Amino acid sequence: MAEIRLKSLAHSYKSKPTSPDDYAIREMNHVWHQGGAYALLGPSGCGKSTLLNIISGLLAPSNGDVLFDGKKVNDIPPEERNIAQVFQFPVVYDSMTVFDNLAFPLRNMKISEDKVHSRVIEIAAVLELSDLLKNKAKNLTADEKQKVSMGRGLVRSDVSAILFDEPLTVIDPHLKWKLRRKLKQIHEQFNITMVYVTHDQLEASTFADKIAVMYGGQIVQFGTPRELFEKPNHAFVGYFIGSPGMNLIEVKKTKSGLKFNNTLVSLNPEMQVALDRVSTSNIKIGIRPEFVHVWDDKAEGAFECDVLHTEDLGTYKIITMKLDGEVLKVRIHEDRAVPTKKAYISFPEQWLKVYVDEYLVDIEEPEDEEKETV
Ligand SMILES: Nc1ncnc2c1ncn2[C@@H]1O[C@H](COP(=O)(O)OP(=O)(O)OP(=O)(O)O)[C@@H](O)[C@H]1O
Repeated sequence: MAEIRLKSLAHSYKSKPTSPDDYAIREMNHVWHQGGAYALLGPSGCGKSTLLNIISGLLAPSNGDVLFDGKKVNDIPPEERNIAQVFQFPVVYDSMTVFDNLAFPLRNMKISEDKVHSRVIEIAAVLELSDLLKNKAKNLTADEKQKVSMGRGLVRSDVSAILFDEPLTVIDPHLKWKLRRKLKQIHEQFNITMVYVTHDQLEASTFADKIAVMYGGQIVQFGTPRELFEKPNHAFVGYFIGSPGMNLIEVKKTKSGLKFNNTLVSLNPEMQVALDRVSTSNIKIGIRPEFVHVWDDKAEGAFECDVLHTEDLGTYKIITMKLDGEVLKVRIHEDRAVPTKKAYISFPEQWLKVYVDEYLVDIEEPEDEEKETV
């Protein structure tokens, strides 16, 4: 069992990094609590595998510390860290039976054959591999092999955490949901810290209680799927999470609100005051397609848009609109009539977000929530 703490951690693959761009992991502090089901979500190249390999000990970080339950493990080799890692491609010994594959880590630890037997039987049952125990691993399907890979991590009762690096990549789409559900069950049953790396938001939100979104070598937000959706802390989170992602428009600051082209978006006084202190020109407004208000008719204060096209996706529709030169996506319920040619929309204050240098300007009262600081 372990809490995994990353303290001032940074990593560059270059021997003499000179700029922040030379770092695959930019300095970060982060805590994965004992027993949590977490996802590490981000696009290709953002540093997910690098971070996982640092935690498991396959890679030594250039700076900072990795602590398990408060104990620094930087100098402890991977095999002594009690961390199991499941990779994209299953790691199994083809010539061995499923039983022997599952027994391998235990036999390495010189555990008595009686105990090996009972533990393998138990884990095989959890993973629904009991009927395959006598089969040679080479004859298994890709998802069965991946289950054996997971099983090899789970058999060891001393395992503190399991790290999954895109484990469902090679699995047939129709079996993915089954394995994901299995992982969730295993998490509930074994109370092990699990970190699941993926670039797929659906996989992340069905597995994890909390998701760390990574971008450019940094964790830009750590929150529940709902928090990431309703209050993206970074413009990238807005864009990356959601289908389609958040509408983001570059704007300029004025005394009476934020402006793009000839359109003025007014702000509440607190936001206006917060922006008065800002000197950068990198300001964006963001609103999710679900939260754009579509009026039935022309309405006072509403923005007039051209309707470009509509996609009917069954239970909802996505309308593409043009507002003063900016293309916006708007999501409406299937029962709503689709405006033709012209539409009138507004941005409810609660859902209109402002990003300065890509980070959210947060003027809400902070909630009493646990702070993930080191
Ligand atoms: N062994 C290496 N040597 C040099 N650069 C590397 C090495 N491994 C990764 N990188 C670079 O570090 C950055 C982060 O890569 P990493 O593989 O950690 O990202 P990722 O988010 O896991 O991507 P993917 O989802 O494609 O695996 C990328 O710019 C990558 O090119």
